[in-house]
Amino acid sequence: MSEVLSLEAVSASYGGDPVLHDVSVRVPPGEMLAVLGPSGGGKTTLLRSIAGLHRIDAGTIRLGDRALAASAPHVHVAPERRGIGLMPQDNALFPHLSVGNNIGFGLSGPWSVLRGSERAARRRRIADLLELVGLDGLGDARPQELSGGQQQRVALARALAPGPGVMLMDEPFASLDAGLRAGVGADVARLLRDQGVGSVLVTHDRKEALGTADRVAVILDGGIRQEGTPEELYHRPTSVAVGRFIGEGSLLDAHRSGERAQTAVGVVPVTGNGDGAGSVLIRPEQIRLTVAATGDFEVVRSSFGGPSTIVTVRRADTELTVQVADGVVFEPGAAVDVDVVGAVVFFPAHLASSSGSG
Ligand SMILES: Nc1ncnc2c1ncn2[C@@H]1O[C@H](COP(=O)(O)OP(=O)(O)OP(=O)(O)O)[C@@H](O)[C@H]1O
Repeated sequence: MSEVLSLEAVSASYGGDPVLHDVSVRVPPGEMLAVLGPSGGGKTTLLRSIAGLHRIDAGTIRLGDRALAASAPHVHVAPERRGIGLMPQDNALFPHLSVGNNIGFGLSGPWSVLRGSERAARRRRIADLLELVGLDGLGDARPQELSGGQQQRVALARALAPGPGVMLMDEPFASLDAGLRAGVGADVARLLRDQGVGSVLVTHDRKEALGTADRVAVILDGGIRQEGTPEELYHRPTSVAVGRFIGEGSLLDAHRSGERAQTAVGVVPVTGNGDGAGSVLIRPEQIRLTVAATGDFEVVRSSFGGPSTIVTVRRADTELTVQVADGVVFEPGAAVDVDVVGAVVFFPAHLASSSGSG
């Protein structure tokens, strides 16, 4: 049965070197939280701490009302008693076992000691899980006979077999090629949601985090800098570090007064907190270019990207990254006018440092 996973003020270290600081997150049943951060940010340590493979220094980890780990009074429930499923990066399937036996591995101990009725129940459960992940009829195949995406579904079925309260996934789609990744990720997310199992997806791939999860927590230097829906993080980052990690953008000095700010591209409408000196982050799709002989920006380069093209324009030391629709051509050297469409995010000076963005 799925329960709420909650972490309160969790800190962890390796040999005295702090790695996680004061991490608090909450994952309700059926919800997927992506933990997004650069390499070395502490994502794997966070998952290992939840799974019980790493002892925390401070804070509390709970599943429902049961403490799995706590610093005071000291609690450390063994990994196998936590009721947590783990889908590792490399799927870690046993090549010498059939798909069915891989799935059944976590169910009920060695096959040889099971009685007839237990064997029948186990067979049924494996068949149900195979159907659940869309692999019915493939129970006798060997893992290596399946595609990468199918193998990940077997790994998911195996992790779901004991009925975990929550699922942890460590870059589970990293080994799949890009074309497959989004589809398998969406399937896994839907399946976990339908089963009411909460999950934590660790990834450094922002597209995967924004496209797959219900909520995203950005972890930089071992701390959660911001948590929210993908839309909130993209459109309303609370620091430059998060804004830049979540998506492309041009950062310009700005001076805000009320709902507007003066910038190198003129006066623009702004959202966010603070007033006075700071900066604005303009997303590539918030800029419109118009070819005009009198335009004061110059096209530096144009990079075709399928459905859209990324164009870089410059005027003196102001450089902007702009997304334009496919089919619209901006030749390097062309003079263009720049317009900002919609409100852009403003950061007051003390939040404008981009340190920690990886
Ligand atoms: N077993 C260990 N012993 C000592 N230091 C470690 C150990 N594992 C990780 N670290 C350090 O802890 C920090 C966080 O590592 P962690 O693996 O949690 O980050 P990550 O965000 O998962 O990175 P990646 O995406 O590269 O896996 C890094 O500085 C790393 O060097």
